[in-house]
Amino acid sequence: MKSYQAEWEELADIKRELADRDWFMGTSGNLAIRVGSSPVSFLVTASGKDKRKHTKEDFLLVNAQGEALEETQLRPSAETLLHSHIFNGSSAGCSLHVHTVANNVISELYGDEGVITFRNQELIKAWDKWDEHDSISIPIIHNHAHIPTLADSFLPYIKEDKGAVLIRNHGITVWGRTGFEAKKLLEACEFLFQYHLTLLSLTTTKSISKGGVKL
Ligand SMILES: CSC[C@@H](O)[C@@H](O)C(=O)COP(=O)(O)O
Ligand SMILES: [Zn+2]
Repeated sequence: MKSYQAEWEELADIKRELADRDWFMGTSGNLAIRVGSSPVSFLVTASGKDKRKHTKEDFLLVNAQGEALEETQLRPSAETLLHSHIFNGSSAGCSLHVHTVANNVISELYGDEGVITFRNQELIKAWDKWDEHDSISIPIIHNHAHIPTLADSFLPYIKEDKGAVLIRNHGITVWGRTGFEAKKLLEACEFLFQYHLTLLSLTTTKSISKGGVKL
């Protein structure tokens, strides 16, 4: 079996950085990095752990179906199937899932539309969108509790080696060709969400003030 020390260290570094941002509230979140392509194998976070803690049991190696490839007491993330779909359906090298207040509020605000679109924002260049009139759209899917059903509704959005999907009132899953790209896109998404929510709340405050209402 191929050694996966380098992939382990890369994912551990990403996990530390996301933990520093406090993006693993209440044991939420899961991360995965590709180890092999034919056949597909990847490291995924163990289920139910506090991902802010860093241990030798943080990740386990799984196959294309998300089944452990080595003898272990650890369970793969409950949401491993989404990572499996990404690695089976694209050439992505890394897939990251986090729950933040901003991504949950955005997913609820735009959940009925099923999409949020950003334009006139410098950070959409993280998606290689360089034209002034470019935009990026992030789909929002229903949070099916049954993971195979959730994975089925996630699958149609794996169109490229990089992408992002919001799961309504749950979180976001972002993937990229490398760990660097996946983290860049995740950070760009969270920046855009926080910007949008801040602007909305200030615009509302401004229009209420203009209407003469004292806050
Ligand atoms: C209690 S956190 C919510 C979990 O159900 C899930 O959405 C999650 O992100 C973490 O699950 P995990 O099985 O640890 O990978
Ligand atoms: Zn989750």
